[in-house]
Amino acid sequence: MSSEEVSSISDWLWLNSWWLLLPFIMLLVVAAFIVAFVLLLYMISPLISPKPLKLNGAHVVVTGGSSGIGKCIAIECYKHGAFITLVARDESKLLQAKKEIENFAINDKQVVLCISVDVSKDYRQVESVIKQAQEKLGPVDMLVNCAGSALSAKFEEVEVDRFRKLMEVNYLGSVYPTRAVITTMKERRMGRIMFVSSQAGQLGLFGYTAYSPSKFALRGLAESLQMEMKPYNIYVTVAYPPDTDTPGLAEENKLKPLETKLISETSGVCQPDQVAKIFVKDTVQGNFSSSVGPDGYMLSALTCGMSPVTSITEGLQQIVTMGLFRTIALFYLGSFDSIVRRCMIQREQQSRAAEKKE
Ligand SMILES: NC(=O)C1=CN([C@@H]2O[C@H](COP(=O)(O)OP(=O)(O)OC[C@H]3O[C@@H](n4cnc5c(N)ncnc54)[C@H](OP(=O)(O)O)[C@@H]3O)[C@@H](O)[C@H]2O)C=CC1
Ligand SMILES: CCCCCCCCCCCCCCCC(=O)[C@@H](N)CO
Repeated sequence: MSSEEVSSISDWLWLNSWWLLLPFIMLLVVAAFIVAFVLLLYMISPLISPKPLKLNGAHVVVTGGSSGIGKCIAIECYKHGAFITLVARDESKLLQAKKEIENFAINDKQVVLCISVDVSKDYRQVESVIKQAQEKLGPVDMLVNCAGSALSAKFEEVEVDRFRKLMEVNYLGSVYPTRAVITTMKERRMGRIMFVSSQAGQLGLFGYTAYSPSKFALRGLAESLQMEMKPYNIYVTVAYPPDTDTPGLAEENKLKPLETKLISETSGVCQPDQVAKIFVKDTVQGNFSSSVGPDGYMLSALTCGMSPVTSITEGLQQIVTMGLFRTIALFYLGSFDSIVRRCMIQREQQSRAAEKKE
């Protein structure tokens, strides 16, 4: 047999017996499908939406519920038939808010309970008042951590004490009530926890060196807590309000530097009842983040990082918009920098003019 003949026989075999490989090819295809399916399950599993919480008859605790955004959140829940516990320090403000909220009753069984306590000081005290509230109105279905305070001033003008105080009220004041309700929620395998952060908890701005960190901290707490609580069917929401027309904002505005005023104008001022409506809806649905308006939407998509997602559309929107929103953000940052520079030049000119007069 010549070598030419051998090669033509092997060619013939290769051309006509490729089907011998068919089982292997099929095995490979099946394996690829299994891998793809498992990957898909992994991608989809965090995207499964939770079942919405029924507010009718639910017990909702609102810290900071005697004023501003907290009061509007309490009203919104009450309008849906919830039982409310308001937590704040000042008793007369609490009673005033209770009266106001009771105007929105939808049945004659609904109750508004008031509790006076400082949420940021002594954990034992917070734990005991939550226990009292649970004895009266049943286990807490939804906790809204809204007690807080703001401060806007230049870094070197903030009293050193205020850095700790803001961390205490805005951060620890949210940890303590959460810690006090979580065991019962885990046992019941249900619950919602809202943390009221701020747009200033998504980006750092001129004037918020003491305030922003205390609001950023809530995001870290919320992400960690959500991962622990998801198997217990407890959902955590971080709300990011823009400037909102409340007594708290009026107080903050008294000291606000011009730079902060001009930068914040980008986002405008919202009404507390509208903000509250959005936050309650997102918390009931179990969405991880809740934002207001187009700026709020862009900021949340841009700063989503490793935060959990609760729907396929939310995940897809983040993937598609990330680059575009970063581009827009660079323009915003440029305009903020120029506001800060112009204010500095203006100040220097003013002080020089004042010196000349003297
Ligand atoms: N308004 C705004 O522009 C924005 C507000 N936010 C955040 O929203 C939340 C509510 O703000 P807003 O409605 O403006 O605030 P308000 O000042 O109007 O209300 C604050 C509420 O928190 C209570 N509170 C404050 N400190 C404590 C404490 N140590 N223990 C218990 N209760 C306390 C107050 O009652 P009392 O003083 O009687 O204790 C009051 O009920 C805050 O966390 C704020 O940082 C975020 C972004 C924008
Ligand atoms: C794509 C990128 C979009 C970027 C948009 C940026 C908008 C910045 C506006 C920030 C406003 C800060 C509000 C803080 C309110 C607050 O927490 C205090 N008022 C509390 O009292």
